[in-house]
Amino acid sequence: MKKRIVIALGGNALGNSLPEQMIAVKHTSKAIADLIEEGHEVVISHGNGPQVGMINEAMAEYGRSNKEHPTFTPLSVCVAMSQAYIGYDLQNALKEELIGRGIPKSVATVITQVRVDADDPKFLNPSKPIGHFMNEEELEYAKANGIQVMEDAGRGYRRVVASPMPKEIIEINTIRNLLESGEIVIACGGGGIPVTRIGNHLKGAAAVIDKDFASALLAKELNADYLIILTAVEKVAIDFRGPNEKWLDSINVEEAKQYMSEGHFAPGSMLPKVQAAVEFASSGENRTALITLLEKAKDGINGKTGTFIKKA
Ligand SMILES: Nc1ncnc2c1ncn2[C@@H]1O[C@H](COP(=O)(O)OP(=O)(O)O)[C@@H](O)[C@H]1O
Ligand SMILES: NC(=O)OP(=O)(O)O
Repeated sequence: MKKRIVIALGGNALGNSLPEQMIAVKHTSKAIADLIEEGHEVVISHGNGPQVGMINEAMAEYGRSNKEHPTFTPLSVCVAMSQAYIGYDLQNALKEELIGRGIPKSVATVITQVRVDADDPKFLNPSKPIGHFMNEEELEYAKANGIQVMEDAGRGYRRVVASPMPKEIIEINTIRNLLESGEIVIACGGGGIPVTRIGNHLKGAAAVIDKDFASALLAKELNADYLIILTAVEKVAIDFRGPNEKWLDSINVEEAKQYMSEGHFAPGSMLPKVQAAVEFASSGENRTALITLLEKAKDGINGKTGTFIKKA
């Protein structure tokens, strides 16, 4: 039966560099096309951590290179650039995959702004890793120059920026209209361009919103049946990599909350996914979140694998 699905793509769907992304999006497009081929309505969102870090570094270098008129590129503009860059690759790869399968559908990327609260306490405590993992020299430089860094889920050090919670998707009507006229939409890329509202003006904020939280809001606003978070593991585990590791097939919101309070999910990696899944699943009847491996999207939606999070 036809379902409305919001797909959140993780880092493995895009790679870490321009050449990696060109290859990754082809692979990713196959997984998405599998769902479209089954007749589902699909909206795609994606992360941007490596890409927005790369763009931010490049723009900082550009700013420094003009000695007379040094320019500063706000982080919100870097997020906008990352949406366009990733959307461009992804929409072309997906379109090509659909043509190859004889599916005459258009794919469009919507440059999406997401409103955040200017007084969100998360502005005071940067927690979102962006850019590449630093080597020792880069780490020393960052520490000596007041650049905030953090250990990213046991994988090494990265720069961190503020990551306020998404409150409102500014272009939601456009996204809904495109979806309802049969288009495949890429939206809320990199969590959306963070903005605060000052009267009629939307002001860019120095932050990167978590794409899992933005995707949960998008799925709620679109009244989706499924939020599918595609990442690098097939299922969510409790006691992950521990002696009593147990892979979860299906949990309800209460169980998920219990596991979160027991610290089973790493902050910055699996925790925001489970939080986003809980947020969506608890927001209405018949709203199901699924966390699984990119390549298993089709098996997941058909109930064969992944971790399902349901209200009850
Ligand atoms: N309890 C857990 N169960 C499964 N994976 C976990 C768990 N805790 C941490 N992880 C790790 O989280 C990773 C997914 O987070 P991350 O790589 O940040 O996501 P993204 O796909 O959005 O880039 C998994 O590949 C896995 O290594
Ligand atoms: N914006 C965001 O959540 O990006 P990542 O998924 O790459 O961390």
